[in-house]
Amino acid sequence: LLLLSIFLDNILALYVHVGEECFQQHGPTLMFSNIKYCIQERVGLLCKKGPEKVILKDISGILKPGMNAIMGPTGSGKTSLLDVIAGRKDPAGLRHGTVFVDGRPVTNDLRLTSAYVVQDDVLMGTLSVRENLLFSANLRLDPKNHSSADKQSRVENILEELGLTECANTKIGTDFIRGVSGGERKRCSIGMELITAPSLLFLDEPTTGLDAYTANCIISLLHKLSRNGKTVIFSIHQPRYSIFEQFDQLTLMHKGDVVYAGKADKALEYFSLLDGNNPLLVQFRKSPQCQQEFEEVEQVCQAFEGGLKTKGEKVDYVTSFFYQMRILSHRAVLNLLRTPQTSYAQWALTVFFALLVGLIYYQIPLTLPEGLQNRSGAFFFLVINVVFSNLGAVELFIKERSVFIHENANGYYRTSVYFLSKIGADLLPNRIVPNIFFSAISYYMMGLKPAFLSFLCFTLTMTLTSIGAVSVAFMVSATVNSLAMANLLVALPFVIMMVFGGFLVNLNNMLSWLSWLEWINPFKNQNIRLVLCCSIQGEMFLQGQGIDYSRWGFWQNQVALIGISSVCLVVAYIQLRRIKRWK
Ligand SMILES: Nc1ncnc2c1ncn2[C@@H]1O[C@H](COP(=O)(O)OP(=O)(O)OP(=O)(O)O)[C@@H](O)[C@H]1O
Repeated sequence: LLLLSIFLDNILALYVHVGEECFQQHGPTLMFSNIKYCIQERVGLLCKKGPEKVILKDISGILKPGMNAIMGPTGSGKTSLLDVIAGRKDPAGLRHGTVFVDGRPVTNDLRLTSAYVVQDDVLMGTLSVRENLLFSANLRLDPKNHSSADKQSRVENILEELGLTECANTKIGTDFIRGVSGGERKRCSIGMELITAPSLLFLDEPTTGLDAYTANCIISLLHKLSRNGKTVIFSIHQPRYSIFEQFDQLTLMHKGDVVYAGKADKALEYFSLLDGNNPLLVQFRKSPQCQQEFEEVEQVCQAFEGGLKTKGEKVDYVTSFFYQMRILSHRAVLNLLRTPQTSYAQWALTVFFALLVGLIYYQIPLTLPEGLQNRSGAFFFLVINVVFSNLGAVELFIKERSVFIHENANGYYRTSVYFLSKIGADLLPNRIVPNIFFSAISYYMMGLKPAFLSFLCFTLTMTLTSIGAVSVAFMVSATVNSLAMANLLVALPFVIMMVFGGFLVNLNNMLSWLSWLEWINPFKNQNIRLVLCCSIQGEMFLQGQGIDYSRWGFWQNQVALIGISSVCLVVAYIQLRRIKRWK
């Protein structure tokens, strides 16, 4: 009897082993119940609210450990279903429905505890594959539980597991740098998510844009991961048979409905037995497998009835503000050093214009009236230069927008940390230091007041004017997502401010009701013209223009410039926070 029981045990174990296709470890089971998702259509030129479009129609299903493919024709709702169950879709459109993981309802916090690989890889192109993975490890693994060596070894393991060892030190690639191949990029994106060892992995069309061989490699990799304790759920468009063969479960969508859900290898048989006179959906709803699935989902729902709307525990960042600041500043500096083209251009422009203005107004004579006229013209030219040469700052938040949205939505770092690290890495090397050089070259070439204090006043004003202009550009950059739009929005106020800057229109005599503009206008830094006061005529000139050239008059203007910059930077930060993280 004993021998017989051992024999039966072995047979049973073998059966389970073969039946589950060598699962070494089981991932979680995900259920979704009665999901209805709508979008508000906008019509007409004024984008008035139109009718609601239902894109997921009361659908339920079970996604089991292994490879779960969501398929369907274009526009059928594959990506929407994936996004809703992964907690990535705007909850405003969710009319009702619940997602359960291992029988427990989950909220949008699932997005911080699961992994989601987006369709368009969002990686920092200037960093190598290894550096990108380390970035993810540094920000997403709790430093209290994971030492630096631990993070390093996790990165090395992932590199090996994903077959990325050979290209580990190759940069991902940017417009200027030729980087890794498409397949390596995709594997690196998957690796970024595997760092936290999540048991649930969502992927939006992981094979789109890849050749047949690479697509096969990616699916084989996912298959391998699914056998090691991960539930892999992905949307996919027209897979080849060799890819389809590797799916365990298939959910087939059509116009927002599920028309098949079950084992992938039974799908062909199921469809071949269908009655051609009845719609697919009706036949699926009547099928025993659908009934069984509904019952299973219903049981789980009933167990949590009443508690379905409970909010999950708030998931916080695993790293502190200052730690995130260190990691992000390091990346921002690396980025700057590895794409020096923009900085080179900024420096070249600075030196060129400093020399140009210096040569045009070289050692301005003190004779009247040309002395005053030339000085006045020189300051106008200087301010135009300082303001317009910083227009390039509008790309700051636009260029990396998708990377920021992805990383921030996935809980890598706080918005404030990203904002401060970007501003810091841009202001100092690209604005403040070049501006000091610009001021020094132009000031001494023009032969203005020799007193060093006057030069310091001049440099301070020029620098604050530059920061004021850059802050306006940052504010626009955080508000819009297209460079063309940003250029338009930033150039327009600058031109208007230039007109009312006190150089072209004397606001005291004409349009005095607009005199308040001076306090929100980076051009209105008449205090530079304090340097004009090289003689009694200079002071008279300023007096004639209604400019307060006292010490307080000078600081008043500096405070106004600091005010402009602060307000614009605060608005830029608020705008960054308001960027939609939902899909
Ligand atoms: N945020 C949104 N705003 C407007 N329409 C949306 C939005 N999200 C989804 N839709 C619409 O819902 C429908 C389903 O979109 P979804 O992206 O889920 O389809 P899909 O099956 O993944 O298609 P594809 O294979 O082409 O990516 C489409 O008609 C799409 O236009």
